[in-house]
Amino acid sequence: MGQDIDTDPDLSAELTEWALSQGATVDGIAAHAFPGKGLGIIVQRRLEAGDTILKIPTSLLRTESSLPDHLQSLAIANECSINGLLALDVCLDTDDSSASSLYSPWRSTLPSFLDVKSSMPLFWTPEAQHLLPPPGQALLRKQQSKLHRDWTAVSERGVAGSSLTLEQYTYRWLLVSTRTFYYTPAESSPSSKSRPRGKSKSKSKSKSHRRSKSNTATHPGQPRQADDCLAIVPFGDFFNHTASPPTVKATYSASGYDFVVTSPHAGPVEKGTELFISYGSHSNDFLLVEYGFILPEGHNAHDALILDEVVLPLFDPEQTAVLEAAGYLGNYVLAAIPSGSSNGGGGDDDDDDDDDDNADGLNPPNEDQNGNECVKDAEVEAEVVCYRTTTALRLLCMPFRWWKRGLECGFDEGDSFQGAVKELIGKLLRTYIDMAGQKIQQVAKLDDGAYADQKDVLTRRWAQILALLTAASKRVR
Ligand SMILES: C[S@@+](CC[C@H](N)C(=O)[O-])C[C@H]1O[C@@H](n2cnc3c(N)ncnc32)[C@H](O)[C@@H]1O
Repeated sequence: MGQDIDTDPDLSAELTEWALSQGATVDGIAAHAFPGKGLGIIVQRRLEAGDTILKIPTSLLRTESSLPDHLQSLAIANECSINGLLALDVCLDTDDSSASSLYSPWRSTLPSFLDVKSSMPLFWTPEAQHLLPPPGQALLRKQQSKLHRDWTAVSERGVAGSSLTLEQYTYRWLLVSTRTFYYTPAESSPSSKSRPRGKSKSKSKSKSHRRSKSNTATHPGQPRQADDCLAIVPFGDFFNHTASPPTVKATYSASGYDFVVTSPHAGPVEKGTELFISYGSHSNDFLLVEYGFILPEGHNAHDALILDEVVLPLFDPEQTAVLEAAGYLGNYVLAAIPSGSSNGGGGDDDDDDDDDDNADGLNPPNEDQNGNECVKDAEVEAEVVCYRTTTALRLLCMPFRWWKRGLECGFDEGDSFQGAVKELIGKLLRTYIDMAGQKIQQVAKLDDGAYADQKDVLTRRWAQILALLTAASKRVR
Protein backbone atom coordinates (compact mmCIF):
# COMPACT_ATOMS: atom_id res chain seq x y z
CA MET A 1 0.00 0.00 0.00
CA GLY A 2 1.55 3.24 -1.05
CA GLN A 3 -0.29 5.60 1.22
CA ASP A 4 1.38 7.22 4.18
CA ILE A 5 -1.10 7.91 6.93
CA ASP A 6 -0.12 10.58 9.43
CA THR A 7 -0.16 8.92 12.78
CA ASP A 8 -3.23 10.11 14.55
CA PRO A 9 -2.40 9.97 18.27
CA ASP A 10 -6.02 9.23 19.08
CA LEU A 11 -6.45 6.57 16.45
CA SER A 12 -4.49 3.77 18.06
CA ALA A 13 -5.99 4.47 21.49
CA GLU A 14 -9.47 4.49 19.98
CA LEU A 15 -8.88 1.20 18.16
CA THR A 16 -7.46 -0.46 21.25
CA GLU A 17 -10.37 0.78 23.33
CA TRP A 18 -12.81 -0.55 20.79
CA ALA A 19 -11.13 -3.96 20.62
CA LEU A 20 -11.07 -4.22 24.42
CA SER A 21 -14.74 -3.29 24.60
CA GLN A 22 -15.48 -6.19 22.23
CA GLY A 23 -13.77 -8.75 24.43
CA ALA A 24 -10.33 -8.69 22.78
CA THR A 25 -7.07 -8.64 24.74
CA VAL A 26 -4.50 -6.10 23.56
CA ASP A 27 -1.28 -6.13 25.53
CA GLY A 28 1.84 -4.08 24.83
CA ILE A 29 1.03 -3.23 21.22
CA ALA A 30 -0.92 -0.65 19.23
CA ALA A 31 -1.93 0.09 15.67
CA HIS A 32 0.46 2.58 14.11
CA ALA A 33 1.04 4.15 10.67
CA PHE A 34 4.27 3.10 8.92
CA PRO A 35 5.61 4.86 5.83
CA GLY A 36 4.60 3.06 2.65
CA LYS A 37 2.71 0.33 4.49
CA GLY A 38 -0.40 1.96 5.90
CA LEU A 39 -1.19 0.75 9.38
CA GLY A 40 0.86 -1.88 11.15
CA ILE A 41 1.43 -3.04 14.71
CA ILE A 42 4.00 -1.34 16.93
CA VAL A 43 5.48 -2.51 20.24
CA GLN A 44 4.63 -0.25 23.16
CA ARG A 45 6.74 -1.88 25.86
CA ARG A 46 9.57 -4.43 25.81
CA LEU A 47 8.19 -7.83 24.85
CA GLU A 48 9.60 -11.32 25.27
CA ALA A 49 9.18 -14.40 23.10
CA GLY A 50 6.04 -16.23 24.20
CA ASP A 51 4.14 -13.11 25.22
CA THR A 52 0.55 -13.14 24.03
CA ILE A 53 -0.05 -9.65 22.71
CA LEU A 54 -3.45 -9.99 21.12
CA LYS A 55 -6.48 -12.23 21.48
CA ILE A 56 -9.43 -11.76 19.15
CA PRO A 57 -12.48 -13.66 20.34
CA THR A 58 -14.63 -15.68 17.97
CA SER A 59 -17.49 -13.25 18.53
CA LEU A 60 -15.50 -10.53 16.75
CA LEU A 61 -14.56 -12.62 13.71
CA ARG A 62 -16.31 -12.29 10.38
CA THR A 63 -16.61 -15.68 8.73
CA GLU A 64 -19.12 -17.63 6.68
CA SER A 65 -21.03 -18.36 9.90
CA SER A 66 -21.35 -14.72 10.83
CA LEU A 67 -22.97 -13.77 7.52
CA PRO A 68 -26.56 -12.57 7.69
CA ASP A 69 -29.20 -15.13 6.69
CA HIS A 70 -29.87 -13.72 3.22
CA LEU A 71 -26.19 -14.11 2.35
CA GLN A 72 -26.02 -17.59 3.84
CA SER A 73 -28.33 -18.78 1.06
CA LEU A 74 -25.70 -17.75 -1.48
CA ALA A 75 -23.11 -19.62 0.51
CA ILE A 76 -25.27 -22.73 0.41
CA ALA A 77 -25.74 -22.42 -3.33
CA ASN A 78 -21.96 -22.20 -3.57
CA GLU A 79 -22.21 -19.71 -6.41
CA CYS A 80 -20.05 -17.17 -4.69
CA SER A 81 -16.80 -17.66 -2.82
CA ILE A 82 -16.64 -16.88 0.88
CA ASN A 83 -14.28 -14.04 -0.03
CA GLY A 84 -17.03 -12.70 -2.28
CA LEU A 85 -19.68 -13.03 0.40
CA LEU A 86 -17.57 -11.41 3.08
CA ALA A 87 -16.95 -8.58 0.61
CA LEU A 88 -20.67 -8.18 0.12
CA ASP A 89 -21.19 -8.23 3.87
CA VAL A 90 -18.63 -5.42 4.22
CA CYS A 91 -20.42 -3.50 1.42
CA LEU A 92 -23.73 -3.79 3.25
CA ASP A 93 -22.20 -2.91 6.60
CA THR A 94 -22.76 0.83 6.47
CA ASP A 95 -23.40 3.34 9.20
CA ASP A 96 -27.14 3.11 8.87
CA SER A 97 -27.22 -0.68 9.14
CA SER A 98 -27.87 -2.27 12.51
CA ALA A 99 -24.49 -4.02 12.61
CA SER A 100 -22.54 -0.86 11.94
CA SER A 101 -21.86 0.00 15.55
CA LEU A 102 -19.89 -3.20 16.05
CA TYR A 103 -17.34 -2.69 13.29
CA SER A 104 -17.34 1.01 12.47
CA PRO A 105 -14.13 1.92 14.39
CA TRP A 106 -12.30 -0.85 12.55
CA ARG A 107 -13.95 0.02 9.24
CA SER A 108 -12.87 3.63 9.48
CA THR A 109 -9.21 2.55 9.44
CA LEU A 110 -9.42 0.48 6.27
CA PRO A 111 -7.37 1.59 3.26
CA SER A 112 -9.30 4.03 1.10
CA PHE A 113 -10.78 3.22 -2.29
CA LEU A 114 -8.06 5.28 -3.98
CA ASP A 115 -5.27 3.50 -2.10
CA VAL A 116 -6.60 0.12 -3.16
CA LYS A 117 -7.22 1.31 -6.70
CA SER A 118 -3.65 2.47 -7.19
CA SER A 119 -1.90 -0.41 -5.44
CA MET A 120 -3.86 -3.48 -6.56
CA PRO A 121 -3.22 -4.60 -10.18
CA LEU A 122 -6.80 -5.91 -10.42
CA PHE A 123 -7.84 -2.26 -10.54
CA TRP A 124 -5.16 -1.11 -12.98
CA THR A 125 -5.85 -0.27 -16.61
CA PRO A 126 -5.06 -3.04 -19.13
CA GLU A 127 -2.12 -0.92 -20.27
CA ALA A 128 -0.48 -1.14 -16.84
CA GLN A 129 -1.60 -4.74 -16.24
CA HIS A 130 0.19 -5.84 -19.42
CA LEU A 131 3.42 -4.55 -17.95
CA LEU A 132 3.25 -6.92 -14.99
CA PRO A 133 5.81 -9.72 -15.17
CA PRO A 134 4.28 -12.86 -16.74
CA PRO A 135 3.79 -14.75 -13.44
CA GLY A 136 1.88 -11.74 -12.12
CA GLN A 137 -0.29 -11.65 -15.24
CA ALA A 138 -1.15 -15.33 -14.80
CA LEU A 139 -2.15 -14.72 -11.19
CA LEU A 140 -4.13 -11.69 -12.20
CA ARG A 141 -6.13 -13.72 -14.74
CA LYS A 142 -7.11 -16.18 -12.01
CA GLN A 143 -8.07 -13.34 -9.71
CA GLN A 144 -10.15 -11.70 -12.46
CA SER A 145 -12.09 -14.89 -13.10
CA LYS A 146 -12.76 -15.39 -9.36
CA LEU A 147 -14.02 -11.82 -9.07
CA HIS A 148 -16.14 -12.22 -12.20
CA ARG A 149 -17.80 -15.36 -10.82
CA ASP A 150 -18.53 -13.68 -7.49
CA TRP A 151 -19.85 -10.48 -9.04
CA THR A 152 -22.10 -12.45 -11.40
CA ALA A 153 -23.57 -14.37 -8.45
CA VAL A 154 -23.99 -11.27 -6.33
CA SER A 155 -25.49 -9.07 -9.04
CA GLU A 156 -27.77 -11.73 -10.54
CA ARG A 157 -29.20 -12.76 -7.18
CA GLY A 158 -30.07 -9.15 -6.44
CA VAL A 159 -28.78 -9.40 -2.86
CA ALA A 160 -26.67 -6.29 -3.16
CA GLY A 161 -29.31 -3.75 -4.08
CA SER A 162 -29.23 -1.82 -7.33
CA SER A 163 -26.83 0.88 -6.17
CA LEU A 164 -23.80 -1.37 -5.69
CA THR A 165 -21.37 -0.95 -8.58
CA LEU A 166 -18.74 -3.43 -9.71
CA GLU A 167 -16.08 -0.90 -8.75
CA GLN A 168 -17.35 -0.59 -5.18
CA TYR A 169 -17.72 -4.34 -4.90
CA THR A 170 -14.17 -4.91 -6.24
CA TYR A 171 -12.85 -2.52 -3.60
CA ARG A 172 -14.40 -4.54 -0.76
CA TRP A 173 -13.48 -7.83 -2.46
CA LEU A 174 -9.85 -6.78 -2.43
CA LEU A 175 -10.03 -5.47 1.11
CA VAL A 176 -11.23 -8.90 2.18
CA SER A 177 -8.71 -10.82 0.09
CA THR A 178 -5.80 -8.80 1.45
CA ARG A 179 -6.84 -9.03 5.11
CA THR A 180 -8.35 -12.45 5.78
CA PHE A 181 -6.81 -15.30 7.71
CA TYR A 182 -7.29 -18.97 7.05
CA TYR A 183 -8.48 -21.28 9.75
CA THR A 184 -8.74 -25.04 9.90
CA PRO A 185 -12.32 -26.19 10.21
CA ALA A 186 -12.96 -29.18 12.41
CA GLU A 187 -15.36 -30.82 10.03
CA SER A 188 -13.28 -30.96 6.86
CA SER A 189 -9.73 -31.87 6.06
CA PRO A 190 -8.26 -29.00 4.11
CA SER A 191 -5.23 -29.82 2.06
CA SER A 192 -1.88 -28.44 3.00
CA LYS A 193 -1.67 -26.61 -0.31
CA SER A 194 -0.76 -23.01 -0.49
CA ARG A 195 -2.61 -20.52 1.59
CA PRO A 196 -2.06 -17.16 0.00
CA ARG A 197 -3.24 -15.18 2.95
CA GLY A 198 -2.12 -14.43 6.45
CA LYS A 199 -2.14 -17.85 7.88
CA SER A 200 -2.80 -19.15 11.31
CA LYS A 201 -1.99 -22.50 12.68
CA SER A 202 -4.86 -24.28 14.34
CA LYS A 203 -4.15 -24.99 17.99
CA SER A 204 -6.96 -27.44 18.45
CA LYS A 205 -9.54 -28.51 15.98
CA SER A 206 -12.90 -27.58 17.28
CA LYS A 207 -16.41 -27.50 15.98
CA SER A 208 -17.46 -24.69 18.23
CA HIS A 209 -15.46 -21.95 16.58
CA ARG A 210 -18.37 -20.96 14.42
CA ARG A 211 -20.43 -18.22 15.94
CA SER A 212 -24.02 -19.14 15.53
CA LYS A 213 -24.80 -21.71 12.91
CA SER A 214 -23.88 -25.30 12.54
CA ASN A 215 -21.77 -25.84 9.46
CA THR A 216 -23.01 -29.39 8.98
CA ALA A 217 -26.56 -28.10 8.86
CA THR A 218 -25.90 -25.54 6.17
CA HIS A 219 -23.63 -27.66 4.00
CA PRO A 220 -24.85 -31.22 4.15
CA GLY A 221 -22.15 -33.47 2.79
CA GLN A 222 -20.22 -30.56 1.35
CA PRO A 223 -17.04 -29.84 3.24
CA ARG A 224 -15.72 -26.41 2.42
CA GLN A 225 -12.55 -25.96 0.42
CA ALA A 226 -9.63 -24.83 2.55
CA ASP A 227 -9.61 -21.64 0.51
CA ASP A 228 -13.09 -20.84 1.75
CA CYS A 229 -12.26 -21.11 5.45
CA LEU A 230 -11.61 -17.42 5.73
CA ALA A 231 -11.93 -15.08 8.65
CA ILE A 232 -11.70 -11.34 8.90
CA VAL A 233 -9.87 -10.83 12.19
CA PRO A 234 -10.34 -7.17 13.10
CA PHE A 235 -7.17 -5.71 14.66
CA GLY A 236 -5.28 -8.94 13.83
CA ASP A 237 -5.46 -7.70 10.25
CA PHE A 238 -3.19 -4.73 11.01
CA PHE A 239 -0.08 -6.93 11.00
CA ASN A 240 2.10 -6.36 7.97
CA HIS A 241 4.04 -9.09 6.20
CA THR A 242 7.69 -10.07 6.38
CA ALA A 243 9.62 -12.73 4.51
CA SER A 244 12.19 -12.81 7.32
CA PRO A 245 11.37 -14.96 10.32
CA PRO A 246 8.21 -13.27 11.62
CA THR A 247 8.10 -11.74 15.06
CA VAL A 248 4.52 -12.85 15.67
CA LYS A 249 2.64 -16.07 15.07
CA ALA A 250 -1.12 -16.34 14.88
CA THR A 251 -2.90 -19.43 16.09
CA TYR A 252 -6.54 -20.31 15.79
CA SER A 253 -8.63 -22.20 18.32
CA ALA A 254 -12.25 -22.53 19.37
CA SER A 255 -12.02 -19.28 21.31
CA GLY A 256 -10.60 -17.20 18.46
CA TYR A 257 -7.18 -16.03 17.29
CA ASP A 258 -4.15 -15.60 19.53
CA PHE A 259 -1.10 -13.63 18.45
CA VAL A 260 2.13 -14.54 20.25
CA VAL A 261 5.60 -12.99 20.04
CA THR A 262 8.14 -15.38 18.53
CA SER A 263 11.25 -13.21 18.70
CA PRO A 264 13.34 -15.03 16.09
CA HIS A 265 16.51 -13.37 17.36
CA ALA A 266 15.95 -14.86 20.81
CA GLY A 267 16.22 -11.55 22.62
CA PRO A 268 13.42 -9.22 23.70
CA VAL A 269 11.56 -7.05 21.21
CA GLU A 270 12.06 -3.42 22.07
CA LYS A 271 9.50 -0.63 22.28
CA GLY A 272 8.98 1.12 18.95
CA THR A 273 9.64 -1.99 16.83
CA GLU A 274 7.15 -2.99 14.16
CA LEU A 275 5.82 -6.53 14.61
CA PHE A 276 5.23 -8.72 11.56
CA ILE A 277 3.53 -11.94 10.69
CA SER A 278 4.17 -14.02 7.58
CA TYR A 279 1.49 -14.19 4.91
CA GLY A 280 3.30 -17.23 3.42
CA SER A 281 6.38 -17.97 1.31
CA HIS A 282 5.49 -15.69 -1.55
CA SER A 283 7.39 -14.26 -4.47
CA ASN A 284 7.20 -10.53 -5.11
CA ASP A 285 4.99 -11.12 -8.17
CA PHE A 286 2.52 -12.91 -5.94
CA LEU A 287 2.71 -10.20 -3.27
CA LEU A 288 2.10 -7.53 -5.90
CA VAL A 289 -1.02 -9.12 -7.36
CA GLU A 290 -2.48 -10.48 -4.15
CA TYR A 291 -1.45 -7.73 -1.72
CA GLY A 292 -0.46 -4.70 -3.79
CA PHE A 293 3.17 -4.36 -2.68
CA ILE A 294 6.60 -5.88 -3.22
CA LEU A 295 9.41 -6.34 -0.72
CA PRO A 296 12.70 -4.55 -1.48
CA GLU A 297 15.46 -6.46 -3.23
CA GLY A 298 17.29 -8.73 -0.80
CA HIS A 299 14.37 -8.77 1.63
CA ASN A 300 12.44 -11.66 0.16
CA ALA A 301 14.13 -15.04 0.48
CA HIS A 302 11.08 -16.56 -1.21
CA ASP A 303 11.32 -14.42 -4.30
CA ALA A 304 11.48 -16.36 -7.54
CA LEU A 305 10.72 -15.97 -11.18
CA ILE A 306 8.66 -18.42 -13.20
CA LEU A 307 10.41 -19.01 -16.51
CA ASP A 308 7.48 -20.61 -18.36
CA GLU A 309 7.20 -17.66 -20.73
CA VAL A 310 10.58 -18.47 -22.28
CA VAL A 311 10.79 -22.23 -21.65
CA LEU A 312 7.40 -23.50 -22.84
CA PRO A 313 7.75 -22.20 -26.43
CA LEU A 314 10.84 -24.42 -26.82
CA PHE A 315 8.74 -27.60 -26.87
CA ASP A 316 6.81 -28.92 -29.85
CA PRO A 317 3.30 -30.34 -29.26
CA GLU A 318 4.61 -33.89 -28.86
CA GLN A 319 7.23 -32.87 -26.29
CA THR A 320 4.62 -30.78 -24.52
CA ALA A 321 2.38 -33.82 -24.22
CA VAL A 322 5.27 -35.94 -22.92
CA LEU A 323 6.12 -33.37 -20.28
CA GLU A 324 2.50 -33.03 -19.28
CA ALA A 325 2.13 -36.79 -18.88
CA ALA A 326 5.31 -36.89 -16.79
CA GLY A 327 4.11 -34.01 -14.60
CA TYR A 328 6.91 -31.72 -15.76
CA LEU A 329 5.04 -29.18 -17.84
CA GLY A 330 5.37 -25.62 -16.61
CA ASN A 331 6.15 -23.95 -13.32
CA TYR A 332 9.84 -23.63 -14.09
CA VAL A 333 11.30 -21.69 -11.19
CA LEU A 334 14.31 -19.45 -11.00
CA ALA A 335 14.91 -18.85 -7.30
CA ALA A 336 16.20 -15.47 -6.15
CA ILE A 337 18.55 -17.25 -3.78
CA PRO A 338 19.93 -20.47 -5.23
CA SER A 339 18.75 -23.66 -3.57
CA GLY A 340 21.45 -24.98 -1.31
CA SER A 341 22.33 -21.58 0.13
CA SER A 342 21.11 -20.89 3.63
CA ASN A 343 17.81 -19.18 3.08
CA GLY A 344 17.14 -21.10 -0.07
CA GLY A 345 13.68 -20.11 -1.11
CA GLY A 346 12.03 -23.30 0.09
CA GLY A 347 10.22 -21.50 2.85
CA ASP A 348 8.01 -23.01 5.44
CA ASP A 349 4.93 -24.64 4.12
CA ASP A 350 3.42 -22.57 1.40
CA ASP A 351 3.61 -22.41 -2.34
CA ASP A 352 2.61 -19.53 -4.48
CA ASP A 353 0.29 -21.26 -6.80
CA ASP A 354 -2.75 -22.39 -4.97
CA ASP A 355 -3.93 -24.60 -7.81
CA ASP A 356 -0.78 -26.45 -8.56
CA ASP A 357 0.37 -29.52 -6.74
CA ASN A 358 3.71 -29.27 -8.46
CA ALA A 359 4.29 -25.72 -7.38
CA ASP A 360 7.25 -26.51 -5.20
CA GLY A 361 9.71 -26.74 -8.01
CA LEU A 362 12.60 -25.71 -5.80
CA ASN A 363 12.89 -28.99 -3.98
CA PRO A 364 13.88 -31.70 -6.42
CA PRO A 365 12.23 -35.03 -5.79
CA ASN A 366 14.73 -37.74 -4.96
CA GLU A 367 12.35 -40.63 -5.29
CA ASP A 368 10.78 -42.08 -8.39
CA GLN A 369 7.08 -42.79 -8.68
CA ASN A 370 7.57 -46.11 -6.89
CA GLY A 371 9.35 -44.53 -3.98
CA ASN A 372 12.77 -45.81 -5.03
CA GLU A 373 15.63 -43.53 -4.29
CA CYS A 374 17.11 -41.82 -7.33
CA VAL A 375 20.27 -39.85 -7.80
CA LYS A 376 19.71 -36.22 -6.88
CA ASP A 377 20.43 -33.78 -9.64
CA ALA A 378 23.03 -31.51 -8.10
CA GLU A 379 24.42 -30.09 -11.30
CA VAL A 380 25.58 -26.54 -11.58
CA GLU A 381 22.53 -25.59 -13.60
CA ALA A 382 20.23 -27.04 -10.94
CA GLU A 383 21.47 -24.33 -8.59
CA VAL A 384 20.36 -21.73 -11.10
CA VAL A 385 17.00 -23.09 -12.12
CA CYS A 386 14.81 -25.70 -10.48
CA TYR A 387 14.93 -29.44 -11.04
CA ARG A 388 11.72 -29.28 -13.05
CA THR A 389 13.36 -26.91 -15.51
CA THR A 390 16.52 -28.96 -16.04
CA THR A 391 14.45 -32.11 -16.36
CA ALA A 392 12.25 -30.52 -19.01
CA LEU A 393 15.22 -29.02 -20.85
CA ARG A 394 16.99 -32.37 -20.90
CA LEU A 395 14.17 -33.62 -23.11
CA LEU A 396 15.54 -31.28 -25.77
CA CYS A 397 19.12 -32.36 -25.27
CA MET A 398 19.16 -36.15 -25.06
CA PRO A 399 17.61 -39.21 -26.71
CA PHE A 400 14.09 -39.81 -25.52
CA ARG A 401 14.67 -43.26 -24.03
CA TRP A 402 17.63 -41.94 -22.00
CA TRP A 403 15.49 -39.10 -20.80
CA LYS A 404 12.77 -41.57 -19.71
CA ARG A 405 15.35 -43.58 -17.82
CA GLY A 406 16.76 -40.43 -16.20
CA LEU A 407 13.27 -39.46 -15.18
CA GLU A 408 12.82 -42.73 -13.36
CA CYS A 409 16.25 -43.08 -11.79
CA GLY A 410 17.76 -39.63 -11.82
CA PHE A 411 20.00 -37.93 -14.33
CA ASP A 412 23.75 -38.38 -14.25
CA GLU A 413 25.19 -35.00 -13.41
CA GLY A 414 28.39 -35.74 -15.23
CA ASP A 415 26.83 -36.94 -18.45
CA SER A 416 27.70 -35.62 -21.85
CA PHE A 417 24.42 -33.67 -22.13
CA GLN A 418 25.15 -31.33 -19.25
CA GLY A 419 26.94 -28.82 -21.48
CA ALA A 420 23.97 -28.58 -23.85
CA VAL A 421 21.55 -28.10 -20.93
CA LYS A 422 23.73 -25.33 -19.51
CA GLU A 423 23.93 -23.65 -22.88
CA LEU A 424 20.17 -23.78 -23.24
CA ILE A 425 19.67 -22.30 -19.78
CA GLY A 426 22.08 -19.49 -20.63
CA LYS A 427 20.16 -18.82 -23.84
CA LEU A 428 16.77 -18.66 -22.24
CA LEU A 429 18.07 -16.43 -19.46
CA ARG A 430 19.39 -14.04 -22.11
CA THR A 431 15.99 -14.10 -23.84
CA TYR A 432 14.32 -13.16 -20.55
CA ILE A 433 16.95 -10.46 -19.90
CA ASP A 434 16.13 -8.89 -23.28
CA MET A 435 12.43 -9.04 -22.47
CA ALA A 436 13.01 -7.42 -19.05
CA GLY A 437 14.98 -4.61 -20.71
CA GLN A 438 12.13 -3.97 -23.14
CA LYS A 439 9.56 -3.98 -20.33
CA ILE A 440 11.58 -1.46 -18.34
CA GLN A 441 11.55 0.84 -21.36
CA GLN A 442 7.79 0.40 -21.80
CA VAL A 443 7.17 1.12 -18.11
CA ALA A 444 9.25 4.30 -18.42
CA LYS A 445 6.83 5.50 -21.12
CA LEU A 446 3.78 5.30 -18.80
CA ASP A 447 2.33 8.68 -18.00
CA ASP A 448 3.85 10.07 -14.80
CA GLY A 449 0.65 11.66 -13.59
CA ALA A 450 -1.92 8.95 -14.19
CA TYR A 451 0.37 6.01 -13.45
CA ALA A 452 2.76 7.32 -10.79
CA ASP A 453 2.25 4.45 -8.31
CA GLN A 454 2.07 1.71 -10.94
CA LYS A 455 5.15 3.07 -12.65
CA ASP A 456 7.08 3.08 -9.42
CA VAL A 457 6.24 -0.49 -8.41
CA LEU A 458 6.65 -1.90 -11.95
CA THR A 459 10.02 -0.21 -12.37
CA ARG A 460 11.23 -1.62 -9.08
CA ARG A 461 9.93 -5.11 -9.86
CA TRP A 462 11.42 -5.31 -13.34
CA ALA A 463 14.74 -4.03 -11.99
CA GLN A 464 14.66 -6.84 -9.40
CA ILE A 465 13.92 -9.36 -12.15
CA LEU A 466 16.73 -8.05 -14.30
CA ALA A 467 19.15 -8.32 -11.37
CA LEU A 468 17.93 -11.84 -10.62
CA LEU A 469 18.35 -12.95 -14.23
CA THR A 470 21.74 -11.30 -14.59
CA ALA A 471 23.05 -13.00 -11.43
CA ALA A 472 21.68 -16.36 -12.62
CA SER A 473 23.22 -15.86 -16.04
CA LYS A 474 26.61 -15.23 -14.41
CA ARG A 475 26.27 -18.41 -12.37
CA VAL A 476 25.62 -20.43 -15.51
CA ARG A 477 28.77 -19.04 -17.09
C1 LIG B 1 -3.46 -7.41 6.33
S1 LIG B 1 -3.25 -5.82 5.73
C2 LIG B 1 -2.09 -5.15 6.86
C3 LIG B 1 -2.53 -3.82 7.38
C4 LIG B 1 -2.47 -2.71 6.40
N1 LIG B 1 -1.12 -2.18 6.30
C5 LIG B 1 -3.44 -1.59 6.73
O1 LIG B 1 -3.07 -0.42 6.59
O2 LIG B 1 -4.55 -1.87 7.10
C6 LIG B 1 -2.34 -6.18 4.28
C7 LIG B 1 -1.93 -4.98 3.47
O3 LIG B 1 -0.92 -4.26 4.15
C8 LIG B 1 0.07 -3.81 3.23
N2 LIG B 1 1.34 -4.48 3.60
C9 LIG B 1 1.50 -5.58 4.33
N3 LIG B 1 2.78 -5.87 4.52
C10 LIG B 1 3.48 -4.92 3.86
C11 LIG B 1 4.86 -4.69 3.67
N4 LIG B 1 5.80 -5.46 4.18
N5 LIG B 1 5.22 -3.61 2.93
C12 LIG B 1 4.30 -2.79 2.38
N6 LIG B 1 2.96 -2.97 2.53
C13 LIG B 1 2.56 -4.03 3.27
C14 LIG B 1 -0.41 -4.20 1.86
O4 LIG B 1 -1.14 -3.12 1.33
C15 LIG B 1 -1.35 -5.35 2.14
O5 LIG B 1 -2.34 -5.52 1.16
